[in-house]
This record gives sequence, C-alpha cells and structure tokens, in this order.
Amino acid sequence: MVRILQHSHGFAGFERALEQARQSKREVLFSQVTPVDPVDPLQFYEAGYQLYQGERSFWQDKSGELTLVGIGNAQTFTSNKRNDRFIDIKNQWQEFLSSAVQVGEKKLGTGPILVGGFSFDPRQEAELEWTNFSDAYFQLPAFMFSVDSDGQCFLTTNIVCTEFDELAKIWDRMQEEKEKLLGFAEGQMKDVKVVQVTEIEPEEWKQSLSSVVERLKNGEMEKVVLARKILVDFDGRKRSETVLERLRDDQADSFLFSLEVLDSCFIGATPERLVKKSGDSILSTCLAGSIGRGATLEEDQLLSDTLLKDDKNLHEHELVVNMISENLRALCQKVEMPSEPTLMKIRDIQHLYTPVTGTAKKDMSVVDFVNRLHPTPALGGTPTHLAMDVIQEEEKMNRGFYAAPVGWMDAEGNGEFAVAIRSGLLHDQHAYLYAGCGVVKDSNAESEYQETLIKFRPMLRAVGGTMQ
Ligand SMILES: C=C(O[C@@H]1C=C(C(=O)O)C=C[C@H]1O)C(=O)O
Ligand SMILES: [Mg+2]
Repeated sequence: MVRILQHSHGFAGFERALEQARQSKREVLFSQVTPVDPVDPLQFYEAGYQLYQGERSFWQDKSGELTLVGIGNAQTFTSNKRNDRFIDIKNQWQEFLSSAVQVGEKKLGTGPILVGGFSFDPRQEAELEWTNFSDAYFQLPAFMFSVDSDGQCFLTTNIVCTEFDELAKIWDRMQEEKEKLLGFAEGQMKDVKVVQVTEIEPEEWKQSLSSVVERLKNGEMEKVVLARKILVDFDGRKRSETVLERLRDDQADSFLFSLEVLDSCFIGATPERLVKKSGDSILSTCLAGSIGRGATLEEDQLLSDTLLKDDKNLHEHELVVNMISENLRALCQKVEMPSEPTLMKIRDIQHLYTPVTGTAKKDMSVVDFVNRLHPTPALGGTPTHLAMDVIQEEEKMNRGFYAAPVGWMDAEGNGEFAVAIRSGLLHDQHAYLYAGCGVVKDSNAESEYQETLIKFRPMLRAVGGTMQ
C-alpha cells in the first residue's frame, strides 16, 4: 500500500522517495497532491499539447462527479497477456505502488491513479490504426488535474524516482512545469476540415448480419453484437481537444474520455457504465435495446412507449441483465436491481436501461469486476465465447479498444470503467468511428444498419462530419 505522509512538506517526501530509490536500487513513486485554483479542465488538457502531445488523457464521468486530466507519462503500464491482461495490469500496479510515497491530501480521485483501457478481444490482430495500443494501455500521469463534485480542483504530481536521479533539478523542473500548465492561456486553435466520410463495405456488413440472423434462428446462440466502422478524412491532423470540446457541449451526460498514445488518440462519449467501485459499493449498468428520438415531444413519447414494449429489444436487454447480475453476484454480498428496464434518453437515441447496485466482497479491486464483466452481451453476445468467435469471423476489422473497458483506478482498488462505445480513433489525418448493434433472431439487417447510423451521429458531429 502507498505510504501517506499527511503533514510532510512536499520536498521532504520527495527526498525520502529518492533516498528509498537509492537504497533499494528500485523505482519509487513520489506522488504529491495539492489543492489548486479552478481552471477549465479542457484548458489544462490543451496546455499539454505543445510538450506532451501523445501523452494526454481525459476522463469525465456521466454524473460530473469526477473529471481527470492527465498530462505527460510518469509511467505507462501495458500488457500483452491476452485474457490475463486485466490481472496483469492489476498486479503490475500493486507491485509498483508497494514502495510509493504520497504527500498531501488524500481524496478520492487524487493521488496515484491510472487512466486507460483494455482491448476488446486480444485475439484480434492489430490493424494499422491500432498498432500503438497493446492489450492494455494505462497512463500514470506526471501531472493530473482532478475536479470533484463540488468543483474543488487538485493537482497530483507523480515522479518516478530512480537511484540515478538528481534531486534538486527534477524538483525544480516539475514545479516550473506545473505553474506553466496551470497558467496556460487558451489560444486560438486552427481546426482542420473534413474532406470525406466513407462507409466501409456497408452492403457486405448487412449480408454478414443476415447470415448471423440465420444462425440465431437455428438456435446456435442467442445474441451477437456486430459492429462496423466509417472512415473520416481531414485536410490535416485533427486535434483531440476540439473533439472533446464538442462532445462536452453535446453529450454532457455521457462519460467523456480520451486516451492519447503516441500519434493516436482513442476518444468518445459513451452513455454506458461497465462498473464503478467506491469503497465496497458497486454500480453497474445494463444498457441494450435502442430506438431513435422523436422530432416532437409526442413523437418521442411514442417511440419510448414502443421501445418499452418491444419484444426484440426487451430480449436484447434481458440477456445483458442476466449476465451482469449473475457475474456481480459472484463478487458481491448483495446485488439489487429493478425488475423492469426504464429508459435512458440521450441526444440522438434512447436505450433500455437497468442500473444494478451491489456490495463488494472484501479485498476486491475495480479491475476484478472489469475482468469478470467484460465482454457483457451488450457488446459481445450470448453465450459469450460463441459470440466472440462469430464477431471474430464476421467483422472485417479490429475493434481495438472500441466496445472495451476504459476508465481509471486508484491505489485502493477504487475506480470506474465505462464501455467505450460512441467512440473513434484519431490517427494521422483520419478518424475511424465505430458503432454496433445487438443482433438477435428477430433482427433485420436494414433496421440494424439504421441503428448504427444513429449511433455514429454523436462522434461524426464531434469531428465535424456529416453522412448522407
Ligand atoms: C454497440 C453499441 O451499443 C450497444 C448496443 C445497443 C443496441 O444494440 O441496442 C445499445 C447500447 C449498447 O450496449 C454501439 O453504440 O456501438
Ligand atoms: Mg439494438
């Protein structure tokens, strides 16, 4: 566990961490939390552009309880351990923290925190656009700006000390950097233009979907989520802050995230929580079954009523509820949920929604929950392993981190992960956007295709593109 020196002055703690690194000849994390004046988190993100492009992260939960902006890599954690990628990251993190020294206030959402995500299915081979991402990628930011639910702001500075470090130099440099980042004045950003939006083989995708429907009718399995991608070309490199800004304006009640890895950025605004853990309380979400929004209140209400009674959508949804509740029961003492779904309405779409709460058994980390829950039938299918094989066979693409867990975790195993849908990857002068839908035996290729068009909308709008 992290040693917390509550009353110690920052520099004293830093000296101590360095001394420890020298003695043990190992890396020792020094982590300092200081309260800071409020600034716009996106402004802080933008402040890191010049020096830390490719090493930035952004997270904002859907209830606005916590915003995290990470700038600069104090350390990255990756894994190529395929199905063991969750446990591998958890173990690396615990091992890394065993010697850490922390000074300053200890509040949830501050201190040593990893921000990142996992791949959807490690069997998929990395296509060009995903080569920067391994089976798991997490950033321990050098500078992390946190905003809590009261709007209080904190800056965590993380320094990984080694036996060779020169104490005074590093300390001074970090203090200077910190001041620069916090004092950054927003500049005028030149935005790039969309040149072209291309759907990738939509007809083939529909055919493939129809063939899966046949297999579902034969009873081979119950549900498979099939996804596809579209390609957006720009006349230059699209900056992630412009996308985040648009997403924050349009999709404020979603989880907003960005994860820069070298010259790529995985970014999105997802309504779907996988799991949140704070102390022993657990929150998860079943989200599946969709219909569009109406142009008028009456039309919208009509669509809502239709969705709440639609057997095909209720079936899609029920499979998710069954899987999530069953798996949470294995890790919780108590699990509770309403017996009927309600609606989650967001700007372009409405979904069937069932929140699930639980009380975690002892000594669990949020990663243990992620490990157990991913992939849920909201993004994989039922039964899971058969659905994953069908996805692998039928989808002519690599999902990368799309539809996979993205979020954060702290030293005590608290954290939150969302399911990274309504998302895309910025790379070179392109954005690759992803959307999928739950296919069951009553699915129809054309209407599932239409459902993906709606799901592409928020990201397409955020990158400045249009379709049709
Ligand atoms: C697969 C996506 O969304 C999932 C599929 C849904 C559906 O088919 O009804 C609804 C919500 C999500 O669980 C996506 O947005 O890409
Ligand atoms: Mg659906």
